[in-house]
Amino acid sequence: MLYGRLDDLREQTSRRLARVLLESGGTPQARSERDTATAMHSSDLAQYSAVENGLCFGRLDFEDGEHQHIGRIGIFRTEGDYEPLLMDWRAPAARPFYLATAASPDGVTRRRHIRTRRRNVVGLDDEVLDLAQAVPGRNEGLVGEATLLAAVGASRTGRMSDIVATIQAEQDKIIRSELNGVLVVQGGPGTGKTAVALHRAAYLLYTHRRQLEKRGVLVVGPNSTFLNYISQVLPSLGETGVLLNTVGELYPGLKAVGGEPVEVGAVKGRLVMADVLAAAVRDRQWVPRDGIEIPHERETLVLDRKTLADARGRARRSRRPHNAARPVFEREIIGALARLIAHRLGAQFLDSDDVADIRAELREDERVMAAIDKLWPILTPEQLLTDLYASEKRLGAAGRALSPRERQLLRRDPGAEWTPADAPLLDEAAELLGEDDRALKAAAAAKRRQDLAYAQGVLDILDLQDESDPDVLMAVDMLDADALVARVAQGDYLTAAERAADDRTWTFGHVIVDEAQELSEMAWRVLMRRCPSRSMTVVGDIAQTGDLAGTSSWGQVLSPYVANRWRLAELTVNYRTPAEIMAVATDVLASLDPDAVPPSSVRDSGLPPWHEKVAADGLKDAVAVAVEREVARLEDGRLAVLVPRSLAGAFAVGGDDLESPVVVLTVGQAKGLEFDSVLLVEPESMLTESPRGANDLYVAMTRATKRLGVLHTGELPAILSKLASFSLDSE
Ligand SMILES: Nc1ncnc2c1ncn2[C@@H]1O[C@H](COP(=O)(O)OP(=O)(O)OP(=O)(O)O)[C@@H](O)[C@H]1O
Repeated sequence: MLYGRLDDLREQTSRRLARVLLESGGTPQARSERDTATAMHSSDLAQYSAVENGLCFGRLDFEDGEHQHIGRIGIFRTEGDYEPLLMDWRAPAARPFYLATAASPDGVTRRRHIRTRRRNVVGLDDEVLDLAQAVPGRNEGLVGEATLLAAVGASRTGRMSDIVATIQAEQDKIIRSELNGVLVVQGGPGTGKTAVALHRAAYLLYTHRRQLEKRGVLVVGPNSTFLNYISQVLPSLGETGVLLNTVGELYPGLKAVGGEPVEVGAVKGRLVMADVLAAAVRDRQWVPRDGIEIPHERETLVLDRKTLADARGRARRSRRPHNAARPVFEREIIGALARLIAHRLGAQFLDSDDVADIRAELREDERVMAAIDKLWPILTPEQLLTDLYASEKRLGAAGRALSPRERQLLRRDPGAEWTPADAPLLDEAAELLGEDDRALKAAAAAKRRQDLAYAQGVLDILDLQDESDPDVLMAVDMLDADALVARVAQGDYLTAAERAADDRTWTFGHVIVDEAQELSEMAWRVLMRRCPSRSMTVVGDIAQTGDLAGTSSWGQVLSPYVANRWRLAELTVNYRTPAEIMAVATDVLASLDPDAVPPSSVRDSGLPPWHEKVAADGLKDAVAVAVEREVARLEDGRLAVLVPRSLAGAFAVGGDDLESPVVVLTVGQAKGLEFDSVLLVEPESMLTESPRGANDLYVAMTRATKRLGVLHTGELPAILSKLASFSLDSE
């Protein structure tokens, strides 16, 4: 019945869309209304297709004999009372599906999980919420245990799936936490932080649609492989208007594909770089010690140091960004030069028109403008940063807050690719410089003049058609050309996410940051600029920080922006890593922080993780053999070989096609991902190649949903001593 209703809705919407698309012509207002209708119907259609799988996944039976089905979207009866046939999982009335327990049933007598494949019901799991029948055990407190265990034990596909049917109570509270303020979700590996963050995006859009639709929601992830991995989740929840980006992509058009030593990234990520860049900009506002000689016509005009310094002072005091302050500087210099010329010609004989002519001539003189360009150049962020990195002198002048070694680390010749750590610096530079948007502004002004003329034309025609009955209110009585242009502009039917993607200065209604522990202080500055309302969800695990510029304290990164006004929620259950693997990973965690409490695994796999020592010159062959063996056992699952960075070349790391059965990745690339089986190569190198090596090893070990094997040529690191020795008949 529900699928029948879904088909009806789809058909009606397609028909409406076709009708709108067939219409043409009309007033600008009619066109704008059509655009809006097209966007709305298209988005509804996309939503109906997205929710096809698992449309309805639950049912609640209440004490009073009523029942309610729960699903991905709300579907209502079309006649009579418009009662919901299917309750959207985000609606308050659906909450007991996630929260009701035998101890606190909230009027629910039975919760049913319905499993479907295509349009067929393939399984039901019922929970009777009756204390007398409850069986206490390890997983006390889990909701819909059978369905949950089936979901977490299923083979992985290389794409993250939604958890809407099995959200657990501690997760539900976070998903539905209030919109405002900064919410930090701290949780160990596999506790569902990413899943919760994405479901929260869907929940917030549903609950605060009007508020959020205009400014949009941004989800920030660590790299494009990860974003690709999670990209299906929101569409499967019927939400297509969320922008998924890395911090680098928030700087439109930037391809940050370069690599660099981790220490360089660490320097670039420090907050002090904001001061360095500000100093680098000031350094480009040049006052030569001996003044400057500027050739003009047949003479040479000399501006002394004081005149230049005064002009610079005026421009700086305008408090505009560098490029926007340039006209002030230019006016001052042209004024000073004009005074020199006027003085020589005899100022008393000149009137204001003569002086204006002199100024105009000076402005048209290329040599004069070239001199001004040298003193106060218009700069792009790219140019500022390239010039800074390229010159020890510039680094010396701007980087007083850095040590000589740090300055040396930043040195780089022009032409190198931008790296991810450059992105926040380019963004900071763009703020300091201000956009050189003169061409854009001129084009926008021209377009507005055109639009106004067109709108006035439309209104004139409407006015002509007026049968001059003074009692009849006409369009022209209510609307002038300005208002009409504004209306048409509103009809622009790009979603907020689409508009935001191309706009560096866009500010979002809510920002969700995943793997937030990896962000540098400079990256936080970018995100805070994009979210002045500070309505944010920050999810991460400080025990997993691998980036040297990343954080080990939430308070430290957040305090410059919100002091201590942020709230913390914790997730404690690991849905990914089986208990056998977690037992070994816990020793690694303890080496990082003896007081850290690992998340408790929701299940055992019965498969002890193993290690195998192999000959130093036989590592590649041994890995190949192990891969073959694992693939044979995996059936349709996925395997990842995780190698230290130093072996990335030898093992041809790369290929971000997570849907292929075997991928080879470094730990950094595997962050946030998961695989049925993981082969971890040379843990000792992982531990030693970075000051955060133990964090990396912890991340690597917790990527597996079923099987973990470790291959090493040297001694096994002591913290892995709980691993069993590999033997062919150990399973
Ligand atoms: N309530 C749930 N029902 C079913 N599966 C769940 C649930 N919560 C989490 N999972 C599954 O557990 C796995 C881990 O989730 P997720 O990747 O969100 O964890 P994480 O905390 O972000 O991990 P990490 O810190 O290691 O990146 C995923 O496969 C996710 O689908």
